[in-house]
Amino acid sequence: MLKEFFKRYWWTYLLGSFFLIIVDLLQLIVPRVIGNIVDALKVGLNDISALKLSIISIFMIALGVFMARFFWRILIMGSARRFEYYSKKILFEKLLSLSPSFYDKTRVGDLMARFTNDVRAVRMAMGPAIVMIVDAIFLTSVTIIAMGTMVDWSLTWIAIIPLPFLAMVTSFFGKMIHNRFKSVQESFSDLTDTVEESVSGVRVIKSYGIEDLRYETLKKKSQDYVNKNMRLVRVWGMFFPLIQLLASIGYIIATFYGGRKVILGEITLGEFITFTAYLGMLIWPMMAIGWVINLIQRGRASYKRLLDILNRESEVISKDPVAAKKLQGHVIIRDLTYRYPGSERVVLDNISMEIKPGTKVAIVGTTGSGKSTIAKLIARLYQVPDGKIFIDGIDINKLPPETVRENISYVPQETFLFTDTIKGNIAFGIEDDEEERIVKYASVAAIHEDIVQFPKGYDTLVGERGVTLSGGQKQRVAIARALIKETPIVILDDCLSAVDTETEARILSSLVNSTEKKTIIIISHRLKAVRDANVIYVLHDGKIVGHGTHEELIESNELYRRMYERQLLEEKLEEE
Ligand SMILES: Nc1ncnc2c1ncn2[C@@H]1O[C@H](COP(=O)(O)OP(=O)(O)OP(=O)(O)O)[C@@H](O)[C@H]1O
Repeated sequence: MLKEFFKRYWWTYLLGSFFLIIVDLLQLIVPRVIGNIVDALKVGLNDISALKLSIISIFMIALGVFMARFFWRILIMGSARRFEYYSKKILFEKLLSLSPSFYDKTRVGDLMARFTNDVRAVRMAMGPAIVMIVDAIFLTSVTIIAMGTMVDWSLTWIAIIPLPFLAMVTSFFGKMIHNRFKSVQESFSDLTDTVEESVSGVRVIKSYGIEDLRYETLKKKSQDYVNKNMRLVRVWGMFFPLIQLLASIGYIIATFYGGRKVILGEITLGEFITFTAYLGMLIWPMMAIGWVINLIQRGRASYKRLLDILNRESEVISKDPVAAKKLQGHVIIRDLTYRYPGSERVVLDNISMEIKPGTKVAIVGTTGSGKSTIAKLIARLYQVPDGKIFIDGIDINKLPPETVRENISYVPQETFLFTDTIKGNIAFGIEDDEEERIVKYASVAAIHEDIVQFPKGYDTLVGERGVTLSGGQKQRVAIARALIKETPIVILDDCLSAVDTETEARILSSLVNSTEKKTIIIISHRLKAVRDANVIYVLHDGKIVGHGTHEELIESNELYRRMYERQLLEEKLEEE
């Protein structure tokens, strides 16, 4: 990633460093001009125009410094910001390309930390650290040379003795400040998490009457945040006075030996003043050496963490992909035994099924029996071994991702809507947002009537800043979003659980009747809603324990009959 970036933007660093060096050189002139004025005044300067000339030259230098500073900042810091954008972009592209198994194993918080803290650490190493390196190397050497050649070498060597200690102290404190700052940040996010959780879970807190307990937790976390901040304030409090102390030792030495040399007539007063000004100019590059060590170390560690994500490969790969095409929707699963990546547990045990194009197939069974896993594998969210799942006779491993996306609509168990209008959420999977098509599929998903009841209709905002949809409404919006893609295969993974049985059955029958023949795979806990499916597969503990029509299964399958009777009984009890 860095290589490609530098290949494109190396010139900004080169030009930026050039301006930085100009600033450093121009800054060196001012103490010299002042020193000359002092010497001239001392010997009785009576020409005011010479003084004016010196003042004009100082002003011109300041103007030059102003411009050169502006340019290096834009060039170097600007490139570091550009890197931030570039790295976040490719990181995000990578995240979109990775398969669900990656997300099964990665915490969202960890990814967010890489997006924020790690990218920032690398940016710091590519912006401020570069400036510090240039300053540390160039400003230090030219200032020391200027001190030695323009004033006196022996005085220079003595006066700079305390300066390396400045770099050591800065490096030491820099590390300490970083560690303490990190723990302040952790404490802060812990505190905000608690506040956020308490606010969003306020109803649960109140219903359990645990307000006092929550208050105590919050008080403890606030106190911890204050304590950690105090630890940070203490190091900052020590750091700058210590730097000043070390710097003033340099001044004491310079004043003692320099003053002596002025008295003995070895250097002039003006040279002495120039010398002390140069000494002051060395403090910053010395501190820069200390900081830069930490910045580079942190940048390197963070860069490794970014590469760790960028070097991941999606676990779902298409070998010798066939050309993308429109599928009919004939799904065959042959002797499929499946374990999730990194897990030893057999989730599907020797499964075989055939789903003919244009039919409605239901998968039912006990919880955790592997129903959703079958849906996810057909939708190619996880990699399966070769020769196990075929669509239209093509091994699913040969189907390119775009063919899968264009031919399969998968509605997962958990509904997720974006902070957008209802219209935007439904039209999400398609390029255009034709009003008519949106209304058509909202009607199929039995959500149109609900939407027109809202004051802003389809333009109603969903999410925190908009209306709160009920669980069932959210599910139906998600179904409309999947249907609008008009794919030959639709997989509904128990995505109607928050809708009543009648509405579920209505949605399913309007889906069957709505458009051209689709292959519909539906996973449901409610057997009544899928009674009319062409084939129903019954799963238990990863195995298919029966299949057939509803009537056939009632006759022949013990598990299915028991599940169905229990549901009828529950329904009856609810009615009473
Ligand atoms: N990403 C995953 N990694 C590892 N194991 C998983 C993963 N997802 C599901 N499982 C395991 O696979 C088994 C089958 O899960 P699956 O979600 O397919 O069941 P299900 O029949 O759909 O259940 P339910 O009806 O409760 O939704 C479960 O034991 C579950 O713990």
